[in-house]
Amino acid sequence: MKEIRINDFVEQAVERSDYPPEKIKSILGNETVAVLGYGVQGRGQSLNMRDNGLKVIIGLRPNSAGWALALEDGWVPGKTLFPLEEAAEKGTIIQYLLSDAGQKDFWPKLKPHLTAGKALYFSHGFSLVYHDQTGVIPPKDIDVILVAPKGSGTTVRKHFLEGRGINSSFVVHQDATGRARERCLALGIAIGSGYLFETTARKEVFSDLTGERGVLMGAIYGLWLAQYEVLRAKGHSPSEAFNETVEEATQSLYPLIAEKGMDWMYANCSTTAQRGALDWFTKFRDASKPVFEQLYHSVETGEETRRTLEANSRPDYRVNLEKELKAIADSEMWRAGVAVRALRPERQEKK
Ligand SMILES: NC(=O)c1ccc[n+]([C@@H]2O[C@H](COP(=O)([O-])OP(=O)(O)OC[C@H]3O[C@@H](n4cnc5c(N)ncnc54)[C@H](O)[C@@H]3O)[C@@H](O)[C@H]2O)c1
Ligand SMILES: CC(C)(O)[C@@H](O)C(=O)O
Ligand SMILES: [Mg+2]
Ligand SMILES: [Mg+2]
Repeated sequence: MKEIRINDFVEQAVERSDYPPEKIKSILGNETVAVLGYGVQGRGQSLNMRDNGLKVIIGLRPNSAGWALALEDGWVPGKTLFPLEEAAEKGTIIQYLLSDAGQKDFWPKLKPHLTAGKALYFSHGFSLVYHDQTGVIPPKDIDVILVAPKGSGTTVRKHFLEGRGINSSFVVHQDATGRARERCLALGIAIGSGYLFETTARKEVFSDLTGERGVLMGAIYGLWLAQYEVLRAKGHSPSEAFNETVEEATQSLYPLIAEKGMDWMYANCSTTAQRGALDWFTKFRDASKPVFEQLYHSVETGEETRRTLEANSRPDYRVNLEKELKAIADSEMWRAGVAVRALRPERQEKK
């Protein structure tokens, strides 16, 4: 365990070295981990746990797209792959990794299988915290734990295969057996986390919903689009506008931030760029801060989850999402992206 100390704020980081394979085996060796759902998290977490030697089974709707993918990944019907309720019945730890709307929908069918001593695991505080909207109130005689990777399930798997990790937060929400904490931390490392930091379900879901709607996904696209549109309106070519907005960010400057921070990225740009960025960042901060405040408020009041549940519970939610994603893919900016990425030398050499 290592301390993260920033001014007076001290946090503990649980690392892989705190939970070596023998320790994970002694904690989880007699458990059957039933992963319900095979979206990006279900897939990434279950494959990492299987590779780490845990007894893992998958629960899915038969004949679904997830079922076909699970077969491709080597899960065997009747042995390690079951319909949802059968897997829930067999599991001693149930990793509830259906979509957040799916968790609300399936809850009445899951509840009878949550018998005394089992553990119910989430990767998001959504269902628990907004229980007035989801109806998810676990029985008192089970452990309720949460490990939320701070990244896509796709990178949870990719980094694991590369010997790297994605950091995760963890929550011990309810300890009925006295083993909730060790179950939670052993699972957190077994799914491939880099390190784990402790939070509450409320803090996890508030920060997660803010981050993905904000800087990680929503705000970054809005900001990029605004700059791209201005450059195009001023007569710059799609390729120039895309390079100056996205390609340079992802290929050159963001890796420098990842390596050693914002000041390091700035230090590796011209004094002209440094002067300009240092003069302008406060204007962008001041312009966007009210929007972030509005966003956090919308999360806190339950408006975000209400809209998400309403949209993602419709039978045609997939079709509608795909239409919206296709509109992005078909827009000029991202068609420029396809052309620019295809010209990367390393992609051409692969052809
Ligand atoms: N996507 C990520 O990388 C990520 C990262 C951290 C946490 N999370 C959290 O992990 C959990 C799983 O997220 P995800 O992105 O892997 O899943 P997802 O939202 O893609 O949904 C997973 C699967 O749930 C199934 N499903 C939906 N409705 C269902 C229903 N009514 N009955 C049965 N199955 C149903 C779908 O087939 C879908 O493939 C969520 O709580 C999410 O917030 C996700
Ligand atoms: C990967 C994200 C954005 O961090 C996650 O929160 C999600 O909901 O998919
Ligand atoms: Mg999220
Ligand atoms: Mg997230």
